[in-house]
Amino acid sequence: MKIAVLPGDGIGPEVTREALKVLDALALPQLTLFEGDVGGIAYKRHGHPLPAETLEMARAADAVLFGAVGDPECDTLPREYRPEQAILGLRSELGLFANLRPAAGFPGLEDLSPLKPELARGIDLLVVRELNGDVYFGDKGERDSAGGREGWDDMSYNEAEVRRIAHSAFRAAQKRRKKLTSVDKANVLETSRIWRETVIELAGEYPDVELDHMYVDNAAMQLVRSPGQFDVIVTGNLFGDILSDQASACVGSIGLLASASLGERTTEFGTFGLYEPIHGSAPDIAGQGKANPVAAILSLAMLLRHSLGRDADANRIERAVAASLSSEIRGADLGGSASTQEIGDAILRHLQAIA
Ligand SMILES: NC(=O)C1=CN([C@@H]2O[C@H](COP(=O)(O)OP(=O)(O)OC[C@H]3O[C@@H](n4cnc5c(N)ncnc54)[C@H](O)[C@@H]3O)[C@@H](O)[C@H]2O)C=CC1
Ligand SMILES: CC(C)CC(=O)C(=O)O
Ligand SMILES: [Mg+2]
Repeated sequence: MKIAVLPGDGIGPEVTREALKVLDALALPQLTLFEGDVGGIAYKRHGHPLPAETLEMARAADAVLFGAVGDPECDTLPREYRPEQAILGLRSELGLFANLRPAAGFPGLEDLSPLKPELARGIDLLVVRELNGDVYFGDKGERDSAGGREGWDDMSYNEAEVRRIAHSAFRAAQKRRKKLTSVDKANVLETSRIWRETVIELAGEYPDVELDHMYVDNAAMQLVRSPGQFDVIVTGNLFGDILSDQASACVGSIGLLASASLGERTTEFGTFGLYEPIHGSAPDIAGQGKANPVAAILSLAMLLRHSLGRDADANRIERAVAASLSSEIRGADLGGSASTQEIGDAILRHLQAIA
């Protein structure tokens, strides 16, 4: 079993270190780790945010454990050299079109959500975000206009792109509470009209799944008003990016939500994938031991489940995280004072206590 570890920038290495401690404690047989540079650190060391050797390392692995990219010192570089292009490049080069972002309330954290505790307790949803298309990957540029410099970005989805992500979402819903909400802006966007019509065409293949549609502005509102109504949400790259950060705040902190990015490639043990927290490199807290490593540790659990076929280990990690959170060892993002390392150590102790 080969895992490519790409810690990246800012808090990426800090939270990845804690995930690797957990992985080490599992003492998996025949596991080889490879570590590569990605993002701002890769630009500074190799002149490119996604060096060819990093991409090759990711391709050759069964799974990729990713931290985060983003470095304020690189913000003024031409776009192709900016750290964020590395994660976009990995997602598209590796064909990872389905980004699964589960958000569920943790017992004991209800009072830390900005929502009423009874609403926070009811959150158990999965955002299925399309990851290879939309406005992030369209042509873009700058041109002159009567109003001065004008930036433009093409937004598009074709039927094939919508069909493959919708299949992933319908199948995910079949394994959960069988309810799928497709989120778009079909009242004003052509992209969304094709999206909605394509999702509706596919619904006939999944008669056991209840499908509804919601405009993204309403979805953002419903997510804080009554999040318990959602089971699986399927949406495009941009809307999914935003709604999943919002869902994380409803649960308690962006430091809690993990993600799996999957495509069609299978490995000897499962589906090839890239696993990362939903948060970024958090330059405002980097280097201070304040980052919550839970999202990175839960991303490792998703990696074990989806790419390495190790469900029991994944369940064990998830139970250890839940136990640690309810034991009140929490970081600053959850009103506590535990450091990144102390949170990782607490999770390790719980892991060792779980058979
Ligand atoms: N997949 C990736 O690598 C992503 C990269 N980014 C990049 O990260 C950089 C920072 O972006 P932001 O918009 O500030 O988003 P961010 O997610 O890095 O941070 C947003 C806020 O949440 C806090 N936060 C994030 N993760 C946390 C954790 N684990 N524990 C405690 N608090 C945490 C941060 O301190 C900050 O106040 C940018 O360069 C951005 O482009 C942003 C999102 C995803
Ligand atoms: C570079 C961004 C598209 C990353 C991001 O915000 C995300 O994937 O959540
Ligand atoms: Mg994001």
